Amino acid sequence: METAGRPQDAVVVAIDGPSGTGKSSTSRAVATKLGLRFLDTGAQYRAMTWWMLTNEVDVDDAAAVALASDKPVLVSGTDPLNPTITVDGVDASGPIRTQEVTAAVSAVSAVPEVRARLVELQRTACAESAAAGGIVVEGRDIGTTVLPDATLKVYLTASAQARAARRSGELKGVPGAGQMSVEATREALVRRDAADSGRKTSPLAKADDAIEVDTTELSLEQVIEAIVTLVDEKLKERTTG
Ligand SMILES: Nc1ncnc2c1ncn2[C@@H]1O[C@H](COP(=O)(O)OP(=O)(O)OP(=O)(O)O)[C@@H](O)[C@H]1O
Ligand SMILES: Nc1ccn([C@@H]2O[C@H](COP(=O)(O)O)[C@@H](O)[C@H]2O)c(=O)n1
Repeated sequence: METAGRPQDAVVVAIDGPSGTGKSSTSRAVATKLGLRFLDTGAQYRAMTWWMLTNEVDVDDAAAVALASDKPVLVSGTDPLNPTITVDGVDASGPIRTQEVTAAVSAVSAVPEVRARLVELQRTACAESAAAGGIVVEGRDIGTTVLPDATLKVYLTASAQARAARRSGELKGVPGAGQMSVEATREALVRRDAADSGRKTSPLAKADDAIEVDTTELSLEQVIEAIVTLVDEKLKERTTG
């Protein structure tokens, strides 16, 4: 039997949560440990936003964004050791991390036409990963909307203070990322989470059947181990019926 376009034995892990909770770092490491593919869906929304800014589309004009949303050609590489993202054939991995893109991405990702386009790409990546055994997909609406039949759904959380401290440490040394205090970083991520949670289409939300993991007091390695254990448990449940 097949579910949502994938063979039943492929492993699909959905990891959602607010900004800076560790979704990308954890998902990449879990995918590497389990030999699965990896998809950072936030990078796709950022790439779409970068294209809009580069092509002078007003990101606050939802109709203009909707009209342009089928124009950029976005390609995501799903090797967890070397995840890539290109826009119209150009490597976008650096430009999508600038503050300009971060400040604009919630407006672009709230546009239903943008979401419809990217959800299609995400489901295709998931279906294509089946041959490799499966995929870890991270974002805001993976468990609720993109892959409701995922093998395991995890919702990561952490205090805003911990997330801001992690994020501001990470931004040091990223060209174009700019320097922000921990307090300004905290305010920016809380504002972005509010916009992502408050939009009408597929808001940031925990799926009813997701397992919540609070990472505030956990090291990255502890979070990775916890999720690998949860995947193992799900797979054992599968074989024992
Ligand atoms: N449990 C943890 N303990 C300490 N640092 C962590 C932990 N998890 C992640 N980090 C660090 O926090 C920063 C943010 O992590 P990451 O980018 O994985 O979060 P994210 O949820 O994907 O963020 P965003 O949604 O904004 O893309 C990184 O520098 C990462 O190394
Ligand atoms: N499934 C998703 C993933 C992301 N977004 C939007 O993209 C922004 C950037 O995400 P990062 O993980 O790279 O920080 C995020 O703030 C959301 O606006 C989304 O809507 N759905």
